[in-house]
Amino acid sequence: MSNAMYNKMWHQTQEALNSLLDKESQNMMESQSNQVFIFQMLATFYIKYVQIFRNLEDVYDQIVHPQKRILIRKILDGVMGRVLELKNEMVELELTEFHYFDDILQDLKLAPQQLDIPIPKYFLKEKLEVIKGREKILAQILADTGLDIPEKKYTVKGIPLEEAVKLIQIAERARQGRLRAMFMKQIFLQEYRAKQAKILGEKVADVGAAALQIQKVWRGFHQCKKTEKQREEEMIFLGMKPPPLFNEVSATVIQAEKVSSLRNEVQIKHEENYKEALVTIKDDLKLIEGLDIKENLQDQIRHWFIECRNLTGTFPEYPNVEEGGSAIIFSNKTPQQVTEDIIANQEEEEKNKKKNKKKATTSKKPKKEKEKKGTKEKNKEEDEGWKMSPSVFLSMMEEGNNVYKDLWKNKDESWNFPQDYDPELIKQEKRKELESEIRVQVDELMRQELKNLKLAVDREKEPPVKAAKKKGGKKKGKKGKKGKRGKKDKDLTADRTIESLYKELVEEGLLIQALKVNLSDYIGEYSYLGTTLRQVSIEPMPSLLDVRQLIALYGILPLGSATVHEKAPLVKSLLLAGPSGVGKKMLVHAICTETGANLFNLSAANIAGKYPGKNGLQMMLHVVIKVARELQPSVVWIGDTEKTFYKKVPSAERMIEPKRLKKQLPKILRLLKPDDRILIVGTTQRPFDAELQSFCRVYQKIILVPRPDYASRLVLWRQIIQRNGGIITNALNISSLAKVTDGFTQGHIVEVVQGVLTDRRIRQQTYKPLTAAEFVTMLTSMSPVYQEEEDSFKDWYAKTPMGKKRALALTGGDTEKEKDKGKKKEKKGKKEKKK
Ligand SMILES: Nc1ncnc2c1ncn2[C@@H]1O[C@H](COP(=O)(O)OP(=O)(O)OP(=O)(O)O)[C@@H](O)[C@H]1O
Repeated sequence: MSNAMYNKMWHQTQEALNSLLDKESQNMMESQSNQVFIFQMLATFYIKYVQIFRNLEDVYDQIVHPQKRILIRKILDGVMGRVLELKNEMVELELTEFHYFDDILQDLKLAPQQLDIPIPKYFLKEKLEVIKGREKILAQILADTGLDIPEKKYTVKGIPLEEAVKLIQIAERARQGRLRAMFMKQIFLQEYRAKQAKILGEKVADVGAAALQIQKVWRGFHQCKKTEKQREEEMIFLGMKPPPLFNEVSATVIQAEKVSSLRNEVQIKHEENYKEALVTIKDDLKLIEGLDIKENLQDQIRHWFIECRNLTGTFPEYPNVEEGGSAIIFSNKTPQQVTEDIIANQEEEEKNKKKNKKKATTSKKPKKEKEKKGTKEKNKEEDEGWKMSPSVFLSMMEEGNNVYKDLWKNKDESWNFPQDYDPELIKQEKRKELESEIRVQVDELMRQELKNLKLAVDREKEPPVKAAKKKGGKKKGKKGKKGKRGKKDKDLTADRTIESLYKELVEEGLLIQALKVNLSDYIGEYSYLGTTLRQVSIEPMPSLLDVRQLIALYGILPLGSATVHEKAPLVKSLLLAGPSGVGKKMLVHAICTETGANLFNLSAANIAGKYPGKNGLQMMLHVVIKVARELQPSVVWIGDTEKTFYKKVPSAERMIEPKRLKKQLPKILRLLKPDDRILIVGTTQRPFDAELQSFCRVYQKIILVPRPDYASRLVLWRQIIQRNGGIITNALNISSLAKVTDGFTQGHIVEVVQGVLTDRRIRQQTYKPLTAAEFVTMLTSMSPVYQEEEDSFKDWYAKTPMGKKRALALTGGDTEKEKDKGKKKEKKGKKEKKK
């Protein structure tokens, strides 16, 4: 697409964002009490923000104007954060991680695909070189240590010469045998035909009857083909089958891809030009306008000296550096206002000092009062109903939106066809920068001038230098703080470089190479009946794509964007629980691939015997967290994490000390700050074996990964067969296959498909199409996930804090609340009557 198209898209998206921000600001004020209404409102906002997010992501990826990109990036981060905030609100309201929007989607005329959370391409693009470099180093270390030997399916074994000769002989004899058999067959057929000719030769050949026979066969065959074709066309016409070139990538799409990669090149070029221009334009401005600015400033300040003296009889005090120098005087204020301000400030400071003293003497009382106030406020909130919690990202988006309206909305860009940087905007920005730089120099000069003036005119002595004292005092304070901090986080490896620690972790097998899988490779289908089922009080099973969305929201977006991680509701740890083969590990690898994160493996089996002892363990965790923090984003994966929290360690596993990490994990979580982009992900097949309390304390978010439902199995079978080289024909009834494989997981499906589709079978497909029976035969030896197992996961989840809360809300909680409300209303009514 063209520059004009992307610009148009941006303007449209900004319009949509603008109206959404207006609605949000209205809603912030109102309080609501109807839960259904609140959820509908939140969900609508969420869906609309996701649409804006999708468009902005596209625009940011393709627009080539460097200054527009800076603004779009800011808004994009804001929108991402807001989406996360709204999700958090919905979770707190509904007490479940999964939400279904099918009814709202219908109202908004959107397809479920439009709810997919996009993964901004800038996550990887901006760090491409760093990631590649790191991958190279990792591969090098693995090669040096011999840890990189890939798992080979078929190991090649050498065989003795005699055996090899025998094998070749067997193959050669078989070939000769086949040839001989073919000759014999031909001879036999020749003889047979000759015999037949002899028998028939006696009869008189009826040419007419023969022609009729041939015609009959040909017409039958011809009509058969024709009917088949007509049936196919009818199916396509009815929409029961896709048209023949439906799955083919069209030439236009290929062309579009080429254009977008070209645009990326232009983007990089414009970015470089812009960075150069920032330096050159500033230098030019300094040369051309620097002197003028300096003289203007000096004149202004001199004028202020004289005005002040004329009005007050004395020369003013020059604002010191910390206050901002002369800049504060000329922020649209008259000199008198400034002096009044200074006097007012001094008075306020004195008042504050007095107040603080009073507070210090009566420090015990306010605590209780505060507590009381707190409870009162809570009660008030409950009475008033639900209100949207304050947002960090709204102001960020509004700021961006205002800049858009002021600068870009009505900007005439007819001169800027290639969409390169706008020098005028840089000049405006740099002029301000230059002015503040020059102002510092001018302030120095003018301070001296004022001193001289005071000496000459008022014959004043030099005032004591306050600033210097203040500075000294502050510095001391800061030093004290730093000292304390230093003591707290002792660096056990201060003498070592990050590179050496990185190498050590790779050699120990704690830092591993993430598999290259994208989140989009996690196949599944949407759940189309979520809301309908909930309306009839049936809790729907989440679909695979719901899980995928949660991974994008909780794992990928915060890890990819530093701003989002810092300000959005923080998720430090994530638990993926589900039966074997539902793709838990795949999701962990996908998080790493999409964000370019390092992957640390702290599974109980992997750390067994490494860094022994208490000190060793501390050292290991210190090194892991240090490297993870320095080379962020990072994912710390704990596979089979229930082992770390075993209620009772099985005797067979006692040797590997599975519970080593148990006490350390909460400590690590406490150490992680919002600016550390580190995510702890645990995966488990048997969460019920773990001690619930400590388990749930460590894992902030718990995601149950379900086995695939019918719709998901249908797409899984189709896509996995195609990915492995299979061709889907009418002979392969995928629907029945999906139906009879209820209970089997993705892992089973992958295994079966890979087992059936050998190289030989793939080659045979042209004359022997695939059938469902082939796959089913292989499945018979595998055991599916039984209903009981699935129920045990559900039961376990109901015992987690979130599950408990939801159960309470669904059964007793709601009715109790309503009763309370009813009572309150009655009381109110009585009071009013009395009045
Ligand atoms: N939604 C999916 N789409 C495509 N492939 C999938 C999907 N889910 C899982 N797979 C594939 O299934 C196989 C098993 O997945 P994985 O090992 O991640 O499961 P797991 O839940 O971690 O299993 P376990 O609990 O036994 O360790 C992998 O080859 C993975 O690529």
